[in-house]
Amino acid sequence: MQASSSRSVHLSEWRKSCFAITSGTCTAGQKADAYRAQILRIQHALASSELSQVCAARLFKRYAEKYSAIIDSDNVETGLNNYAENIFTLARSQQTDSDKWQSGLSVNNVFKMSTVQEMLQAGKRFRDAMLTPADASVVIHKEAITAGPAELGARGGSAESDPFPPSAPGPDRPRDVPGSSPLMGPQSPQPPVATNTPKTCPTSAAPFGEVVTAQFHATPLFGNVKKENNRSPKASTGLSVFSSHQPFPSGCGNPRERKAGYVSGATDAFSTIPSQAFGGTEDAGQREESSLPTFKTAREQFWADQHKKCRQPPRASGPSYGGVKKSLGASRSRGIFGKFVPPVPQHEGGEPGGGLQSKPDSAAPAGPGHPADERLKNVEPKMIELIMNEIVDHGPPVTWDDIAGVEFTKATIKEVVVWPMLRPDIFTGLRGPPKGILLFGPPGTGKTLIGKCIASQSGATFFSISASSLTSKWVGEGEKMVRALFAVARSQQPAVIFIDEVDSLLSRRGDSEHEASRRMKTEFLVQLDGATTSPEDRVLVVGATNRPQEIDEAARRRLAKRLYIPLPEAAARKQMVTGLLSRERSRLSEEEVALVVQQSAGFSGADVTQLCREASLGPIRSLGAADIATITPEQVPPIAYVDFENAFRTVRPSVSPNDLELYENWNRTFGCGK
Ligand SMILES: Nc1ncnc2c1ncn2[C@@H]1O[C@H](COP(=O)(O)OP(=O)(O)OP(=O)(O)O)[C@@H](O)[C@H]1O
Repeated sequence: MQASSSRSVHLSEWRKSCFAITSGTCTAGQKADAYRAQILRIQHALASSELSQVCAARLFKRYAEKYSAIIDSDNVETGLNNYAENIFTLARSQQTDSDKWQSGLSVNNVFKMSTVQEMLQAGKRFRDAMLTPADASVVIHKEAITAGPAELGARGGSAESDPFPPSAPGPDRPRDVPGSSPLMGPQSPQPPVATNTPKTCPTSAAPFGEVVTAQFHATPLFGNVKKENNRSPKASTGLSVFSSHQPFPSGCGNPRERKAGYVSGATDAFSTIPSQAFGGTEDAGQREESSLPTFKTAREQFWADQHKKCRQPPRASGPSYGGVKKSLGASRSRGIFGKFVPPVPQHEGGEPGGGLQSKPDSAAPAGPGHPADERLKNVEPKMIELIMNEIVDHGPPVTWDDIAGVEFTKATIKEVVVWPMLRPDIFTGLRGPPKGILLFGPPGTGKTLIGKCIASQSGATFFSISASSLTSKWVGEGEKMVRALFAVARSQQPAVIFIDEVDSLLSRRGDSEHEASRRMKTEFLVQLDGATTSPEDRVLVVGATNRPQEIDEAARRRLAKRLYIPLPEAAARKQMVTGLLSRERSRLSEEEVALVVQQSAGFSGADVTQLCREASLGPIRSLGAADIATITPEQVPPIAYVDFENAFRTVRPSVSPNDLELYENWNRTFGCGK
């Protein structure tokens, strides 16, 4: 009870210290500074044993996820690409002379910055969205509050092992600054402003006694908790985290020593902390520490994971195009500003399809922070992440049998695209696959389905994007996005880039055309041409359109295989109707199914699906509201022919005969079908 109330008090304090990363009024630099400030605060709290190690690690992770945009920015001014390094540097030092830390910020000055103050203020408005109670807890050692330095020595925070004994003040010894600890000053009503002299290590309290979870009334972080002993860094349990020899080596030694300490010991300061480091601290969360994931930035994780995957044996090239299944097509509903999802699974063997697919052609990485693949080295990590999250489709695999009809098209695609992707060694030279194909025809005839099927059956990563989103969603960034898309696809080959509504990207160029859109189109044609690719690259562009006549001749030429996807014929409609009904209870006779097929002439595949959905609601509509509330699924009456009769009254074909004629004319002129 007491613990939970302490926790919530503490949580609310942390929330107060949140800052408004989403604020439109703050510059990227301000956000980066505020982020650094926040990290300093956690560091200091950890070093002072005011925050448990588990809690701190969680906060770091949470903040890293939340503020990944600034962490992973390449901008040296505002980005925190070296964040992982800096965080460990900070863990060792509150000074600014580290060669790892370029910002010049320290706990001594960061809270004085007006931008930080502004951000902290702004953060109050966002506090509710920041942390869940599970994210924060605080452990304060009773001795931290009551014990003096003498008692500490007697209890095991022994004076001998203290590298900074009170009796031997020196340049490297942290000074006592009673009442003015930047983070713990009891009388600090404002964000703490350090008065420490340079070379001051974070102060701490006794570690080895009974631990109580106490209320945390800091304003904004560590106020109101009276700590009488804040002089011995050794005494802090948290300090031993950073080195087995020195509790705070880099903060109190010279930068070179700190660097050495970093290299040798800081691979993951937080996940490798021995539990003894926490002395008598019995925070339940600390027992979980061994299972804590190593903290890495999204970018580091990305390359580390790439590295692991590249070591996997290449996928066997089976003779059957159906041999390799890949997860495709999960919802792409997450917006750009949706919850951060790392581009790769956080853990080894993480979610399937949750990140970059294992590809035999992925180049070996150069190491964390360096692009694994030369092809990606000029691509912004942000864009890679966006592409992997928004454009790569991780839905269920689609088989050829899932696509009713279009037999000729399916056979052509297998021959021209799928087999060459599976057996690039055989399909070389003249037999090599085209760089792009065009699927055209009325809406709802299965073009997207075919695109997914190609990717599934060739074991390719499926990148699915609508051209209109390229032109609208990434206004001004379209050209860059196209380049990034192809680069990521090449790094993930074999890959299929499916571009829906390709006409809006490749329509004829006109005088009134916007410069950005013209540049994007040119970039697309360059990429499609393979100017930047090698002949061995297995990246196929599948364009889909309902308006093939609007496509630029230059683009038309590059989409060498142009396949007409017509309205489904009777046999295809029958396959669809029986397939859909087989998943429900129905009692249509063969003759009744034939009638449905006959009456649905002129329907697209999507129309047929809609017809069946509508018919399936018939039995439900025949029930009263009371019945719906109580009956079991088995008691729902089966779908009958009468339900289709009713459905035909509301579902009409979506394609007009005039439109059909246009497609057929275009097919006769430019199509590659029979
Ligand atoms: N040939 C088909 N076989 C099976 N289902 C089909 C077929 N054609 C369409 N469908 C159904 O219609 C839905 C829509 O199909 P799809 O999105 O592939 O059409 P599309 O041609 O890409 O449409 P649009 O041009 O409007 O993007 C599919 O999810 C599927 O349920």
